[in-house]
Amino acid sequence: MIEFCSVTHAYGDRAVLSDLSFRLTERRVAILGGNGSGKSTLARLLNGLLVPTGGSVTVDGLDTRTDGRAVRRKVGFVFQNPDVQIVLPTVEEDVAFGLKARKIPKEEIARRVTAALDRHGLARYRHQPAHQMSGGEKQLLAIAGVLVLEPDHVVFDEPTTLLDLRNRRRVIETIRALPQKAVVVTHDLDMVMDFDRVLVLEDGRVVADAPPAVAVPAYVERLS
Ligand SMILES: Nc1ncnc2c1ncn2[C@@H]1O[C@H](COP(=O)(O)OP(=O)(O)OP(=O)(O)O)[C@@H](O)[C@H]1O
Repeated sequence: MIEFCSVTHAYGDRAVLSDLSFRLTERRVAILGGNGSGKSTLARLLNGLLVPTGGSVTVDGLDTRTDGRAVRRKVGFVFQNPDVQIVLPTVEEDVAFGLKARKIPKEEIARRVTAALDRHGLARYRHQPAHQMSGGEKQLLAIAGVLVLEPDHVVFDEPTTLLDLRNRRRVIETIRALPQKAVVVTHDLDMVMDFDRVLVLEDGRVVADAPPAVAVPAYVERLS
């Protein structure tokens, strides 16, 4: 369970999240909100990439301020821009990177990398340079690199923005089938309709917190 307790966040003297308190216990949670409403900031607080300037964030009882490393192992994070996540020259090496860092035996790394590349439709790119892939292919690679580590929770920051229809569907199916809990920041309203819970942010505050059938129309209404 991820818990926000009176969380505020400011960049310098600019407050972007104000007094957020909630517990995320559901399998699929979406974060909606307009540009600049604080969604990415909230997402980064979920796995300790950022620590709150006020209040606390805990993941399965671990405080992101004091147990950041353990939290980052528990919570995988798929960035909006895959270029910040892709670190090694070839696709295969990139997917293997996190597993190597965890000192997993070679044979198991090979097995898990093969399975991840197959699952995400990347097998034919295995030995290719990652930087030559298209934006959408890189997005899939970044997702594969996070999921291969089998984190307990996964945070996705706008996972479908770069994707064509086919790959958007692939990512939606991947998220749907994940055994772990997922929190997804998105502008893709169709994707969230079968989620368990939707939080809507406006100016750094939660203005709706409900199942999608209630929260999505409320969000659309607020936009118009
Ligand atoms: N590192 C930073 N330093 C200063 N201000 C920042 C920083 N990161 C974000 N901000 C500001 O904080 C506010 C919230 O940004 P955030 O990226 O969390 O919003 P968002 O809802 O994810 O937006 P979008 O939908 O456009 O991606 C914005 O006004 C942004 O300019």
